[in-house]
Amino acid sequence: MNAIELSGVDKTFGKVEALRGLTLDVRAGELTALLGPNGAGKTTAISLMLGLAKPTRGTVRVLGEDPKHDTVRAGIGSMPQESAIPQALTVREAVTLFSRLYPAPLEVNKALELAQLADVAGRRAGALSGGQARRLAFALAVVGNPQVLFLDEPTTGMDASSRQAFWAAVDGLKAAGRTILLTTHYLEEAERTADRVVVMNAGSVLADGTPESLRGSVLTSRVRFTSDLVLAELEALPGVEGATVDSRGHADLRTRQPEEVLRALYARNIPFNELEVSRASLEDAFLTLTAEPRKAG
Ligand SMILES: Nc1ncnc2c1ncn2[C@@H]1O[C@H](COP(=O)(O)OP(=O)(O)OP(=O)(O)O)[C@@H](O)[C@H]1O
Repeated sequence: MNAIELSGVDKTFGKVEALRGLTLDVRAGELTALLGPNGAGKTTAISLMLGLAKPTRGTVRVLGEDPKHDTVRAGIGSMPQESAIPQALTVREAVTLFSRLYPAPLEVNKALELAQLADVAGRRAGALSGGQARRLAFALAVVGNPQVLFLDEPTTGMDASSRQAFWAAVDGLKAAGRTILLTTHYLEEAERTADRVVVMNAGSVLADGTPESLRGSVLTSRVRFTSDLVLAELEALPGVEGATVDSRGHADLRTRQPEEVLRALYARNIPFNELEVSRASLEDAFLTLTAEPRKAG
């Protein structure tokens, strides 16, 4: 069953085409990560799913209904990039206020605990640190005990330990069968937590699959070594699709044919050391995908 369905969605702002024919199904109970460079249309897509804006063309369904429908609103929780939390309320007051908007909310203490806010429950929202404010936004998203949870760049501003506890809480929600749609620029987080990754570029879907299949579909490897080769020489090696080199000669190459690259180094008697060949990470796959020119049409 799909919790979210977008079909042939366009969204234009004046002359800007933020979404172009976006078609996307999010299956219930899955954690889907939406990735894409700045301006790809991720936040616009989420605002349509939340019923905050209407598509210019196409249809958006959440839990089988128009997202503006009251029953849908009761079933979704959202952690926006920037939340307008009343600054004069305490953390507990803000969470309590939000819990009253939902028919079957979590206990306020439970939401505070999930978001690691029990220690600062009495503090005013306006006095929170950046990371604490993100955690309050998370508490407000989960307190309604929603079926579908939208997390827009949730961990931005959180320190390493907050981030770890945050992902543990998200894992718990996933285990409880919640549908989670996440946008992030931290690709290693998507790789670790997502069942499925959807890469967007220029308003539509560029690639869609498990983290493993996505990595596999671009089949990139990284080849790193130290040598005297300059950037132009590295880029001219057979099979190299991207290269960087620093002032100490540390080269970092992206390629689908690591063997070809090594063969060329040996054949040309190019001295190198500190060789390292690794499988593509999701980040490499993502860079390869979004660097390819968009097909016309
Ligand atoms: N209200 C608006 N008015 C005009 N243009 C907009 C509006 N909202 C979004 N856009 C434009 O639509 C495009 C998609 O923006 P969107 O915020 O959805 O991208 P994003 O993938 O979320 O980017 P980021 O990673 O930077 O958050 C951009 O070109 C943006 O400038």
